[in-house]
Amino acid sequence: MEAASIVLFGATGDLAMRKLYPALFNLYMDGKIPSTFSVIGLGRREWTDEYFQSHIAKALNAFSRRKPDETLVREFVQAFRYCALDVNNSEDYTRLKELVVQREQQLGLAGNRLFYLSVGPEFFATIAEQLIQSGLGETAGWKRLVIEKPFGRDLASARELNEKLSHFFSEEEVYRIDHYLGKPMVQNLEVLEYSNPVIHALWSNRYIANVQITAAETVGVEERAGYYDKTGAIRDMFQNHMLQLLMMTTMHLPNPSTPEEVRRKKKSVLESLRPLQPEDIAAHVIRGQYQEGVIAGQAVQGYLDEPGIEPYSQNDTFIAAKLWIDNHFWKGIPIYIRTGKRMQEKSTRIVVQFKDPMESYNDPRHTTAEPNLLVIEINPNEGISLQLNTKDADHPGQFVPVRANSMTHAADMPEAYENLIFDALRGDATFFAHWDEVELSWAWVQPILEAFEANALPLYTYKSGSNGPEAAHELLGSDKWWLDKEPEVEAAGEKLQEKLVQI
Ligand SMILES: NC(=O)C1=CN([C@@H]2O[C@H](COP(=O)(O)OP(=O)(O)OC[C@H]3O[C@@H](n4cnc5c(N)ncnc54)[C@H](OP(=O)(O)O)[C@@H]3O)[C@@H](O)[C@H]2O)C=CC1
Ligand SMILES: O=C1O[C@H](COP(=O)(O)O)[C@@H](O)[C@H](O)[C@H]1O
Repeated sequence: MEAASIVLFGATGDLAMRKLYPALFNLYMDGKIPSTFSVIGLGRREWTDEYFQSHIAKALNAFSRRKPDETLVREFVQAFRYCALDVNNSEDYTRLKELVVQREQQLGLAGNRLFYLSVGPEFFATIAEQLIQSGLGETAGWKRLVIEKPFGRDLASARELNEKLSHFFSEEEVYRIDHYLGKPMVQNLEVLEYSNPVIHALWSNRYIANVQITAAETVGVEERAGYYDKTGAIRDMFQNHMLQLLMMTTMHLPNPSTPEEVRRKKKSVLESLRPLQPEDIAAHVIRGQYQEGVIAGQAVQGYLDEPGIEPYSQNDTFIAAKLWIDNHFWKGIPIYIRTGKRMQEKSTRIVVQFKDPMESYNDPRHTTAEPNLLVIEINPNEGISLQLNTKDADHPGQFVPVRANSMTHAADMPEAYENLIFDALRGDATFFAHWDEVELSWAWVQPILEAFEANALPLYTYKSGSNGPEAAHELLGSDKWWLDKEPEVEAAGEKLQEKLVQI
């Protein structure tokens, strides 16, 4: 990998502290970034280099997935310098340029520059423009712009932002982070399909009955009320992470494939996604908002009682949708997607339900088979399991499901940001969100945003600690969401009843 300078906007912020410094440190420990590198951190706060370096050391102690070795940390932070800068002030960019060039000369770097924008999206266009006008974009090496989500808040604003950025950086130079694409198991999906003939052969509507993609969280809105109450689950999770998971699961790639091929195939999935007409939305989309409840034995408050939330907020903290991909591979197969906060457990997973085994096993005595399920666990654990049927030794003529499992604890794997920063430094854009995908995703959700804004859909409530509103289960008709655990309150209630019977 070529040595580079990282110019980090938002270096004093939360994301940098919790994710970016630990990711860089882990890459450093694994020898995945060159031993000579430069990071220049930016923010309005008047920090010294020493203060900045001690801030990073503290962040590593608090948030690194591996216990940091003190000597390595001391070595690592030597690469960091701080420069106070207001994104709107052009003179600050002149000082920044001097520092970048000075560090490049000191360290013998060839002028490759990665500009990482870990700041609010309202600053993206201004920063891109200032980088070019200040001459920071003119360099003997490459230049790349890494930007965080959200990329717009609807189709029109995303297009406007992209138009502005495109004056200063080409599409090949823009790396839009969607951290779900950095998760090891998501990066593994492509390999899983084409390196396993067993899966590859079954990966279509011929054998699959439905695909279910879930991202359930137990956390609530936390300290992000100001952002979340204007964003909701649809913009925060669905338009980006969930549709990316859908594309990654359903695209069919040739082997081997290029980043360009991945991009083309993902785009083609979204182009085949059946658009929702306003009159169809209610039958395909369920929105919900959490009420008080119990999670991990703790009582938690409802969304409307969270600090900073508007008292009559109609914001969605849950969304479930039924989608159809009208292409040769997936026509006729429903894809179910749901995501929500304050749900029963933290689980991001993909479940592929195969067609009814009785269709192929035509013996009327055998009536009890469960469907085959391929389960891909993404977070917090990573793993793959396959549910198969075997003969039930105790009940002649019946089947029992068995699971073949492989599980890894996610803490042992590289974090999403490690993978993504590594790829951005190498110039591999495979696991970044390309403009085509972002635009098509916004285009698909736009009628739903409008229906939400017009209050044209019911807003169902659900208890914290549950699996979402009942309507999200009804959405599936005769299908069901697989692997949901019993809500705690009900489970506790059931136990109580059992006890009473025994007494
Ligand atoms: N935190 C998270 O978990 C996630 C965050 N994101 C995205 O990452 C980005 C950063 O988020 P986060 O770190 O949480 O935000 P914070 O509010 O914690 O940090 C914002 C950063 O922006 C800097 N900043 C604000 N205004 C200016 C300005 N006028 N000039 C220069 N710097 C400025 C602040 O520095 P200072 O105060 O010193 O000026 C600070 O470093 C956002 O786009 C967010 O949506 C995405 C996914 C998850
Ligand atoms: O982007 C976001 O993702 C997190 C969930 O990420 P995960 O890696 O823990 O699954 C979510 O909590 C947050 O609201 C959203 O902005």
